[in-house]
Amino acid sequence: MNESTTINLMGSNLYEGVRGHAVKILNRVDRTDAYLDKLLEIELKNSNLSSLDKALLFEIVHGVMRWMGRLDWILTGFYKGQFSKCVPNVKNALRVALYQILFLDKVPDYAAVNEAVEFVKKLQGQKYADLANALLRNIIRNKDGIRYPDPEEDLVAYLSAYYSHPSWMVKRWLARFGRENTEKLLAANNSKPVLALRVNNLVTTMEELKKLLDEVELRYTDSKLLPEFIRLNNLVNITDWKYFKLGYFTVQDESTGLPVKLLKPEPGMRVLDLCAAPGGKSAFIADMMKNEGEIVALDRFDSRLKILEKNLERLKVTNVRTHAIDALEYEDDRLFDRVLVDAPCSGLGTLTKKPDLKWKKDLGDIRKIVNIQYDLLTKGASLLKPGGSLVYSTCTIEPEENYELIIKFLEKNPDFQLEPAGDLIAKDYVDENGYVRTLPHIHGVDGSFAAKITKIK
Ligand SMILES: C[S@@+](CC[C@H](N)C(=O)[O-])C[C@H]1O[C@@H](n2cnc3c(N)ncnc32)[C@H](O)[C@@H]1O
Repeated sequence: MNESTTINLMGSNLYEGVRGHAVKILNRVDRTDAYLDKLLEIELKNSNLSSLDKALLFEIVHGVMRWMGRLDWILTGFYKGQFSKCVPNVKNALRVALYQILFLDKVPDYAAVNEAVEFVKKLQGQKYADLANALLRNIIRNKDGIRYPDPEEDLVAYLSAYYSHPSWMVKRWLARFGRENTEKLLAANNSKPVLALRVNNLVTTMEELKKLLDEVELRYTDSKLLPEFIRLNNLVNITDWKYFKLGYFTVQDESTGLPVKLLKPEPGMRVLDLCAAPGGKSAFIADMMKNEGEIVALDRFDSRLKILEKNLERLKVTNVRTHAIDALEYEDDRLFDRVLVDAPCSGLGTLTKKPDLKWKKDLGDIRKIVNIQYDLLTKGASLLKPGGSLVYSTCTIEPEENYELIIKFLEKNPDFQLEPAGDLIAKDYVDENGYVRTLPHIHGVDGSFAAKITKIK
């Protein structure tokens, strides 16, 4: 065995058990550009944890990310020295332990502390273990008297710490929504995500899907947004179910169905999906087209298109042609009846599912992505037939990435006009200007936006 294998083996042994894996993932979220979902997926694939432990690992890493602002506020208050400068292993072990103490009833406080202390001792030695032990026990003793910034003195600091969001986000939402609605939005972002399914009418019907769910006693509720969707009442590992593998349904947020309904693709049409992977919307478009006509699905990443192809195969979609290409470089001799530009975006509407985005994104990211979004919109519009329609959609609630961009486009392109969404989408999800928009605290789904424009001539 050479030296590097020894170190490697030691490395993998050190991060044992659910908490060990959790700290390893959180260290990587801190240190790299990688997103939580991807890191968790890799870790789960390479671990031999039981399914119960995998569920606990999922819960802990998402919980720590969701509540990191509040956890760090408390740890900073109790830590002697600068908590932000603490060794990553210790910092994340403390976050994991405190999350369990404050938010998980099923783990007794003493167990959370002991696990963290043993772990820190193994990785960083006795001195840090003693520190972790004293700190966590002190917090437990004072758990009911934790003080947050005074909202009368500094509302942004209070909301940031209490609701665990970065202050730049809180500031811009306060200016837009006011205090009451901002608090509701922050609280909604911190809630656990809803698990929603879209029935695949290419394979089955909603009636049959409900019957199958009844047979395995999975409870569900009808979607308020769209008849093709239902919500499961509990978070379960539904992708292991036989009928998922048979393509009876997809797992996707209800808000993702709205842009497709707005696009109104019909059998026999030619449709361009400019930013298609992993294919949630392409599959719904194919379903509405009854697999008749053609969908051209582009994505700049071949690896993501492979996932789309696998998804579409499972769903028995047969009318999609894929191209791995930067959409800005795509050319076609024939124009399209419909174009969907489901643009890459900051994703700030999806914080229930992706809490790490809160800490990974900043204002600069929004400013940067707006130019790409505008170019993609312009490219999509150039490939549209006269009389054809384009839907531009995102999963963010930020105006620069949404309606501001549409207004700018329409000002510069008089051959296009806005089609108000009210004829196709229920009025609860359409704003006063005819845009589709959902907000987590109002509609109970991801925040999203969609606008439809038509080429007049
Ligand atoms: C919001 S996601 C699309 C989600 C997809 N429409 C669905 O419903 O599953 C945005 C996608 O755009 C792709 N993308 C980003 N820039 C692109 C570009 N210049 N050309 C083509 N695809 C791009 C990303 O790789 C990503 O897969």
